[in-house]
Amino acid sequence: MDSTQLHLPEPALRRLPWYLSYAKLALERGETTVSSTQIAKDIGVEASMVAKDLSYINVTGKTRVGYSTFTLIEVIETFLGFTETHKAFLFGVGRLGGALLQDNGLRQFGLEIIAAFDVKFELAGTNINHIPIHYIDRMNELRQQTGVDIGILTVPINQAQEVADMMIQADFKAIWNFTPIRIRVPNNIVVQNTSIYAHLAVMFNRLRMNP
Ligand SMILES: NC(=O)c1ccc[n+]([C@@H]2O[C@H](COP(=O)([O-])OP(=O)(O)OC[C@H]3O[C@@H](n4cnc5c(N)ncnc54)[C@H](O)[C@@H]3O)[C@@H](O)[C@H]2O)c1
Repeated sequence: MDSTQLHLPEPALRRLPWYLSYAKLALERGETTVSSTQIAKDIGVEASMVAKDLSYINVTGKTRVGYSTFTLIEVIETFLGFTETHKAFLFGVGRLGGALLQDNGLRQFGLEIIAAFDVKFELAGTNINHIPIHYIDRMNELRQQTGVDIGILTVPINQAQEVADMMIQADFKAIWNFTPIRIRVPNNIVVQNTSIYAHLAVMFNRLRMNP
């Protein structure tokens, strides 16, 4: 990775998966090249923005031809880390945790959940989508065996910090936090908060502006 890649602004980073999805669809349609104008039109952003975003990751198109679809997919996937598989543990196999275990799409984005943990005895020894579920007290042992250092947090709100602390103790490097709690972690741990509800407020607001 060169120095320009390190400075990719976060909004551009968030747009890259859209470009990737577009390029994958284009490839399915048999299109071996795509232009920034086509991508921009499809996604609803300016073509100059697409070109600029892609220049950050050193993808340059040919005038009047565009980008090679293969190259575009390869470079974006590599840049986003989707070609590597990051293994993760999931904590809390309830409605949301269970749905995430069922989601095969995560693998395409480079995340493989290899085990899940819960405090319900009846779940231990079962599996969802071939992913084994263990009683929570087996976490440390399995963490040592597998070296997994990403945890997905889908426990109830009142358990969020406690389970996060357990991950911190076990030397996890990243927590994908689905709980609405702002968990407290040391600076060296990456936390990504994700909420489908956060986007609802944005949608309602845009609806108000756009009656
Ligand atoms: N980010 C989002 O968009 C989003 C959407 C829905 C729910 N949530 C949040 O996700 C969390 C889970 O929601 P849900 O509806 O799946 O709840 P749920 O009650 O169906 O599931 C929670 C599971 O966690 C388990 N659990 C409890 N304490 C635990 C512990 N210490 N260690 C391991 N497992 C433990 C429970 O036994 C249960 O199976 C909640 O915090 C909720 O607010 C977030």
